[in-house]
Amino acid sequence: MESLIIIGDGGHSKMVQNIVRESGTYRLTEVWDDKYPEPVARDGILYTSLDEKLQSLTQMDSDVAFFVAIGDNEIRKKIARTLALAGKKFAVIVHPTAFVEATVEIGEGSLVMAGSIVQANTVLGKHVIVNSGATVEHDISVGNFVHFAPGSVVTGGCTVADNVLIGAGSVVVPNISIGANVVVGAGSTLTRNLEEHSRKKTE
Ligand SMILES: CC(=O)SCCNC(=O)CCNC(=O)[C@H](O)C(C)(C)COP(=O)(O)OP(=O)(O)OC[C@H]1O[C@@H](n2cnc3c(N)ncnc32)[C@H](O)[C@@H]1OP(=O)(O)O
Repeated sequence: MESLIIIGDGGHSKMVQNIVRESGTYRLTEVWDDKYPEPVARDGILYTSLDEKLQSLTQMDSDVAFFVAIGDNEIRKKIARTLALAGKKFAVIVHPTAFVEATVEIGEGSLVMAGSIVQANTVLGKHVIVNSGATVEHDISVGNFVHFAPGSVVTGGCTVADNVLIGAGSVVVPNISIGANVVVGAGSTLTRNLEEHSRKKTE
């Protein structure tokens, strides 16, 4: 079984670590987070400093896969870029209870969490999060570093550019185009296209 190193040990990472344990697709060997200035071993996993490890990436075994388990799109992007520049490869993690239709393409470093649905002909970019119970419908084009928060629903034919956060419980009607770096507030209903860098809140 392939070894896996997870970056980040906050709340989001706990969910990811559980999925890795439940699905048995990777052997989790290390977790890197700056809350561990000194290395600690627990249950056969080494918890150690992110900062120190990032400085010695080139000396590492190239066979190991990485997963950046950080919910914030910008921080996830920054760390994923550092790892990619050092030639590291990324795992794709899918919870056993998620439904991912056979034609869906999932980019490296992406995560599909418990009870979520990704439908036909949808393409997820790199380091995307489809969080618990989110629905990403058919024929949707999704950029890199996008986060579909828990319970959000993006309906068919939409386009979602890079670094977008679709807030928890929000709904996007069909064929909407969402520009890069947009934040759709929790509980919003989006019925019009959104330009990049804009925010949408419930009225
Ligand atoms: C597993 C997980 O936990 S994943 C987490 C996923 N995260 C989310 O879904 C959160 C998405 N983010 C939001 O909804 C945020 O509240 C944002 C981005 C829309 C707004 O953030 P900010 O601009 O910082 O707004 P701020 O918190 O300062 O609030 C400003 C005003 O907007 C209101 N507001 C904030 N968010 C919303 C919202 N989603 N809908 C309606 N009103 C809102 C606030 O109540 C406040 O109103 P007031 O001025 O009358 O007091």
